[in-house]
Amino acid sequence: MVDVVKKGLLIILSGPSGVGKGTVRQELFKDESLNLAYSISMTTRKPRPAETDGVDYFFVSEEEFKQRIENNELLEYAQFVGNYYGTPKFYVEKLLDEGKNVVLEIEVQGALQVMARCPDALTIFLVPPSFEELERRIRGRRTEAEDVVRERLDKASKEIATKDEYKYVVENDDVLAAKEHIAKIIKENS
Ligand SMILES: Nc1nc2c(ncn2[C@@H]2O[C@H](COP(=O)(O)OP(=O)(O)O)[C@@H](O)[C@H]2O)c(=O)[nH]1
Ligand SMILES: Nc1ncnc2c1ncn2[C@@H]1O[C@H](COP(=O)(O)OP(=O)(O)O)[C@@H](O)[C@H]1O
Repeated sequence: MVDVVKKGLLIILSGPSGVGKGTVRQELFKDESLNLAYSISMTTRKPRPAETDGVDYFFVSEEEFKQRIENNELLEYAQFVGNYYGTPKFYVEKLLDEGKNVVLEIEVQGALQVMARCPDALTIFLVPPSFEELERRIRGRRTEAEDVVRERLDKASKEIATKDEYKYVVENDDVLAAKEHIAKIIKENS
């Protein structure tokens, strides 16, 4: 008998900068029953002190990024507050074929591109309990200069306005509650 592996789910996790996508994702990945794999994005942003190339992102020059676009190697890409971000296609396809549920943690413009190409994708938008709390979180992280924080907050209101394009909207008030909510959604759709 031939072993046919059921293709995994493509999961898009979006939400404004600082809402807690990375934090909630780390909790989700502790739950092995969810069978998750993370799609490592490519970016022209400079690495933060705690970030590692090939783990958090593939950090590349603008020239290299444009070459990847040219070669049609990206599933989607977008510019976000002065930098390029994109999803390498090859690993996503390979992981889905292996039956993994693949998580793309991406911003709204890229998410809309994936929704158009993959209508079956499970799309989740994380919202903060309030805009004031979002501001507290993004500033509290201390990873961006003040002008970049302002640009990201300005972008955040526009991004939150698109939340109804997503199949699910989840509030990240408490990290573990948000993790549980998303885990339930993934299980219902697996
Ligand atoms: N379109 C797209 N957006 C991405 C990708 N990777 C990350 N992003 C998004 O780009 C935005 C900025 O990311 P980053 O500079 O790491 O800031 P952070 O998400 O606030 O830690 C966030 O909304 C990310 O989810 C990608 O491959 N494609
Ligand atoms: N539910 C929460 N309550 C309080 N602080 C949170 C919560 N979720 C995340 N944070 C904090 O907010 C900041 C931004 O979270 P992060 O995961 O980096 O966001 P994102 O990946 O969406 O940019 C971090 O300092 C993180 O510890």
